[in-house]
Amino acid sequence: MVPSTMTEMWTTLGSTIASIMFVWAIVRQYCPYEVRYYFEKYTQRIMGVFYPYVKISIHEFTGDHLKRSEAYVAVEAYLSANSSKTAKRLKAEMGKDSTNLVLSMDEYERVTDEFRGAKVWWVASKVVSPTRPMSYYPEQEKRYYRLTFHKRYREMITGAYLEHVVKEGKEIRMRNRQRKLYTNSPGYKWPSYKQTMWSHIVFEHPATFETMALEPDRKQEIIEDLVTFSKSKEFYARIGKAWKRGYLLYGPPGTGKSTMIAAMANLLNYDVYDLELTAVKDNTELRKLLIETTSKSIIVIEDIDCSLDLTGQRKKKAEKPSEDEKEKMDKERKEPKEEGGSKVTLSGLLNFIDGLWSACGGERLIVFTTNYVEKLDPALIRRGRMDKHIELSYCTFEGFKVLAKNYLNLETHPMFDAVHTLMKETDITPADVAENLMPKSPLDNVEKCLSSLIQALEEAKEEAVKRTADKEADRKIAEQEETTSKQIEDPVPANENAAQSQENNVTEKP
Ligand SMILES: Nc1ncnc2c1ncn2[C@@H]1O[C@H](COP(=O)(O)OP(=O)(O)OP(=O)(O)O)[C@@H](O)[C@H]1O
Ligand SMILES: [Mg+2]
Repeated sequence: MVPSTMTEMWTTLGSTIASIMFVWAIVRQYCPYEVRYYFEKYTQRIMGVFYPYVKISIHEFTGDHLKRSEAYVAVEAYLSANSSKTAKRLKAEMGKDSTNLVLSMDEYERVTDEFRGAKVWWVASKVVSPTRPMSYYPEQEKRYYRLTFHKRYREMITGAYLEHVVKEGKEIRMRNRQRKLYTNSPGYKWPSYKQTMWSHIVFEHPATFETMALEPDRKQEIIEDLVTFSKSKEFYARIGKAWKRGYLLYGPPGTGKSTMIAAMANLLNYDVYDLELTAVKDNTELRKLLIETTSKSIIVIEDIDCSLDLTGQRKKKAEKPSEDEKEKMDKERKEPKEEGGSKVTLSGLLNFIDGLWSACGGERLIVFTTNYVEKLDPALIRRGRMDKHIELSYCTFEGFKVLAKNYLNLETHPMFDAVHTLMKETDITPADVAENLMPKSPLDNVEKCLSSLIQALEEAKEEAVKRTADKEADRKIAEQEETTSKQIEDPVPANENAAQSQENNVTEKP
């Protein structure tokens, strides 16, 4: 009997409340503001006593109405990823790269989520603020998400659950965001109102480590190094080091240094800042550029040896300037150089890498590339600044196999043996291999491309043989020239000298 009495009681209460609300909805339109205010205030208080659920609203815009609230944006991403499987009414919008539709829950749709055994409900909603009479502005829609949960889970939901939602939401946004390639344009004077010194385009380089011609174990080592770095936030915080890592990529032209940077960015889902040092006016501007970089990014300085005369500037400073240099310095002080030409110094760059760098939180990689590692100042590339030195060199047979798979979709072929033998005998860059494997017309088949590569390898081999022969000939000529010049200086051979002195000894005898 009790349950049925209870049920009846709840039903009666429910219908009474519903009736009151219905009557109220009609009456409220004609009520003065004060009556409405007090009625709603006290009914909500009474409801609060009996109602066991807690509600949290997350509004799209914060107080200033200018910027979307970070919490809202994170919740939106979290719910888009989690609700598309359960929600019944979804809205579809074009993704950022205009290639796919992104689904998210529609307005007034309700989805359920579960966290550590607790059930919560999310509703996407909005309030429409009415237009004021004579106002030019249209109706304003204020969107918000409302989270509802039982009050017994209050602590867990307001703490761990919301933290989990925001963290996952941010990660989803990071994954789905359109990555950018930033550059600092040379010779452009930035107006003071301009917000940033970097200009950007969408970063869409297709390179991956999978498509890179590199021995598998080296590739694996680099990937592991990068992934470990990206997951080491706590570790870096614990050891008191800024969460950054420097890579120096060096090797001959066309060995994949730039390609590897793109593969790194794609692996870690980072933005790329391509820093053109020669376009940076001075150390101050360099610092400003650094401060404007965002977390999860790779800052790249290509061909660091050519960027500026950074080699040995520190050494020069220590030395006493000569009279000529003093004069030049005085002149420069009196008549400062006109615009153009960068005044970034080696010490400015070193500060860029480690000094200020540590003040900028967040994960960042810095990558230098060079064709001539021996030209660089050791201070610039010492461990701690450039933590990992990676040499990219001529193509190996393993590397060739990756390129053959990429370009010709070929894992093995009888012609591979010839390539293998020739590759052991001569050097060829992956860029040259790639160029030869690329079909030049629709009629080019696998054999044509492989023969083209074999021919290129044979030519390279011949050239190398010729170069060695030329060098040997040059060496012999130099040797001969040295002997001749000695003979000119000292026309009498040594043994003849000895014989002469013996003869003299004999004649001098009494
Ligand atoms: N290791 C590699 N794996 C795959 N492709 C490569 C590799 N190296 C070079 N390539 C190909 O050669 C082209 C040139 O390579 P990349 O620009 O990366 O060379 P680089 O080492 O940066 O040369 P440079 O020193 O002249 O800047 C790339 O577009 C790519 O297609
Ligand atoms: Mg390059």
